[in-house]
Parts: sequence; structure tokens; C-alpha cells
Amino acid sequence: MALIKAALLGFGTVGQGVYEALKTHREQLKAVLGEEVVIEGILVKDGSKQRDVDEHVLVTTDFEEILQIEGLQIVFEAIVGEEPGFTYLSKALEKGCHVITANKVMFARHGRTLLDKAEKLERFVGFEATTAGGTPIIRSIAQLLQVNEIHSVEAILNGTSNYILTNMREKGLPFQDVLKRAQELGYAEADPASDIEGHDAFFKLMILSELSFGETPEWKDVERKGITDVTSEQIAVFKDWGFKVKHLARIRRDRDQFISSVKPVLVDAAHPLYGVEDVQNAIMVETSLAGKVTVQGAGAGKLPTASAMVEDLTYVLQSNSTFARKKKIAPFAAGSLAEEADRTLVGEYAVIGSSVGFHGTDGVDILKQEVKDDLVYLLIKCQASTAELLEENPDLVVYEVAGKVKEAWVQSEKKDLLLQKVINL
Ligand SMILES: NC(=O)C1=CN([C@@H]2O[C@H](COP(=O)(O)OP(=O)(O)OC[C@H]3O[C@@H](n4cnc5c(N)ncnc54)[C@H](OP(=O)(O)O)[C@@H]3O)[C@@H](O)[C@H]2O)C=CC1
Ligand SMILES: N[C@@H](CC=O)C(=O)O
Repeated sequence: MALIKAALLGFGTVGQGVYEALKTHREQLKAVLGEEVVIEGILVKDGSKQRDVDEHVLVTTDFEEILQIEGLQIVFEAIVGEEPGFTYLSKALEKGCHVITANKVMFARHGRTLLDKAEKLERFVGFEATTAGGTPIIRSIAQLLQVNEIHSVEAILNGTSNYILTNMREKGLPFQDVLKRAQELGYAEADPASDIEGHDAFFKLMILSELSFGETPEWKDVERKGITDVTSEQIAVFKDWGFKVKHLARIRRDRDQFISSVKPVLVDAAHPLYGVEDVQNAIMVETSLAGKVTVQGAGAGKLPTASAMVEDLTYVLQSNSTFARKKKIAPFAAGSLAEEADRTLVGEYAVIGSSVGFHGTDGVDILKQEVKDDLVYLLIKCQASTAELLEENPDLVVYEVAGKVKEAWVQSEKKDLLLQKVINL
């Protein structure tokens, strides 16, 4: 039987997962492809580590040796950072290989260049594993929603953050302990700051934006916040109020502008992502014809991520084509928002401030309140004047209630003095 020769760049959590999946699912792959897939070479950084691989496999720290493998058809990439991943995959395409990557940092920055190169060379770039681990969102958008216009994407995109928030809430575990567990389970990035500070979810959102809209917002314009400031006390108060803290990545195109953010928000039981727990990710896509489509699955980990890469492999070898991509197209509703700079968001927010000098709640639309450890927790319905006040006080802890906030014109120049008094600004 003919062999399909492949190489692996990286042999950490994901690389080992791919190696294992190709072995445990050898028969299934043979049945689908009619040929056996064999890893011939593995690129690593540290050549001195022992690797548990078959004797015939070349393990090297020199990428040129990988490229010289005779008859190499597929390169799986699961290393870390923009470089050298981008250079390696560019060279692999030029050499005539199809490439399949899990590296979202690299792909968010260079995906378009790689896809263009692949198209010219009639090769394939698989990137299902870059976004939401084993959850099949990339091909759902690229292949199953080609005609639909996508209006918005709302998602939980970082498995580590969702795992931490779930375990803090449900088991009362401290942040650092759960993070350590997420690292042991292979969910976290090599530098977990990328997970807990929201960078990882940001990169994934940019990949989804490029795929859904054919473009991304200016990266600097996307509000990005991680979960490092979310405390056990906040989680407990919000739980009593019926909310969960979820780290949501959201993007919506409104005429010629994007509105996007990656940050912790409050969700109530009516929200579609309320039940997405632990390492699970979910992506809700709002479309012009199909309505709301939600895909959920394991967002991180060895085998779910390997699953995405191996499924990419079967796709390329069966169809021998690249993913369909949305071209940058004019959105349905014409008009510019440039002149609408005076808009703000109004609706429900949880606000936390010092309770010292707490004066009561007269005249402010306060839905819930609680004083705990010298802090006052307020659930407020925010008017335009209050929204301005919140925006101008970055030290104040503010959580948006997902689905309960909408845009409004800023008409009042006056600050809401009552709220100012209540939260002692
Ligand atoms: N973990 C997960 O659940 C998921 C991870 N990803 C992405 O997949 C990629 C790999 O993640 P993961 O397996 O968790 O990471 P690990 O840290 O577990 O493994 C990284 C691997 O890459 C190798 N490596 C790093 N830098 C280089 C380099 N410059 N040249 C050659 N090899 C290098 C390392 O070599 P050595 O062994 O010698 O140190 C190691 O084998 C990342 O881009 C990550 O963002 C995507 C989806 C899910
Ligand atoms: N560190 C990432 C891994 C998958 O992309 C996460 O936790 O989601």
C-alpha cells in the first residue's frame, strides 16, 4: 500500500496528540484515504530530550532535514509563536507540501499570506486547530456558511480561562491552583499569560473575523481584557445573583465598522453560552439566512486539538482544495458610522466600588446591591449619563451583562451625580 509521508513540527501536547491519533486511528484513516499516513520526521527545539517515537522517525532540531525527507506531502505545525512557524510553513508550501497548523499566534498574523501562497501553489493550509481546539468552527463557517452573510460572532474561545472560571465558581478553588491544573492537563499555552490576559482569545477572534468578514478590525481598536482581575468574591456575589462570569470574545460588523471586544462579562441563564463549562468552547454565529448557529466542543487539550488537525488532513487529501474564503465585501446596510462618534452603550452593568461613604440608592436605577468586605456591588440599569461616568473611571470594576446592553446616543453632558455618590467615586 502507498504511504502518505508527513512531518510534525513540535512534539509537545499537540504534536504528541497528532502522533498518537494517527496511530490509534490508523485503520480509520486507511479506510477513508485508501493509504497509510506515516510520520517520517519530527522537529523539536531541544534535541537532548528523549522522545517516545518509532525507530524509523527522524527527530531533529534542523528544519532543513525535515524538508529533505523524500516524498514529504504533509507538514503538521504545532510549535509556539509567530516565528519560526511562519517561515517554516512558507518553505513547506514552496516545497510542494500541504500544511496544517494549530499555531494561532502565527496564523492570526500571517494566515492571509499563507493562504494566498497556498492558492498560487495549489496547496492547502488547514487551520481548524487554531481556533477552539477540537470544535469544528472553521470549516463550519468556510464551507457550510458560504452564501450566508455573517453579522456577528459571540464566543468562548479560551479553554483555560473557561476552565479556571468554572472551577473557581463551582468548587471554590483559588485561581492559581486551577491555572496550575490547566497547565498539567495541557490546556494552557507555553506562556499562560496569553490565556489569562486574553491574547489567545483575541488571536482566535481575529482568525474568525478574517474568515467571516474577509477582514479584521484594527487590532489596537479591539478591547482586550483577560480574567486576572476576576476574584473569587466577585464570582460568589454574581453567582448569588444568578450570573456566571464568562470570558467572551465578540465581534459584530455594523455598516462600515466593527464593534469587538474580548473580556469577562456576566451571563444569565437565558444566554446561549451560560451552560458552556470547563474546557469547553462555543461559538455562536449570527447569519443572514440560517439565523443563529452555535458550535460547541473541547477548546483545548491533546486529542481534541489533534482531532482538528487529522480531520484537516482527510479533507485536503480527499478534496485537494483549499478552504473557501469570504472576500472582503460591502456589508448589506450602507452608510457610515463616522459621524456617530457620540454613541455609547447603555443597559445593565455590575459595578463594584468602595462602600466607604455609601449613601444609598435614591434616584439611580439599581436592580441589586450588596456590601461585602468594604465593597459595594451594584447591578444597575445604566443611562447614557451613567455610561459616560463608567467609561471615565477606569479604576472602577465594571462588568457588562451580556445581551442586556445596547447602543445609545450620548445626549446628556451631565454626569449622573447620584451614581457618583453611591459608589463614592
Ligand atoms: N495545547 C492546546 O490545547 C492547544 C495548543 N494550540 C497551539 O499549538 C501549538 C503547540 O502547543 P502545545 O503543544 O500546547 O505546546 P508545547 O509547549 O506543549 O509544545 C511545543 C513544541 O514545540 C517545540 N518548539 C517550540 N519552539 C520551537 C522551535 N523554535 N523550533 C522547533 N520546535 C519548537 C517544542 O520543542 P521541545 O519539545 O524541544 O521543547 C515542543 O515540542 C501552539 O502554537 C499552541 O498555541 C492550539 C490548540 C490547542
Ligand atoms: N491555551 C488554549 C489552547 C487552545 O487553543 C486554550 O486554553 O484555549
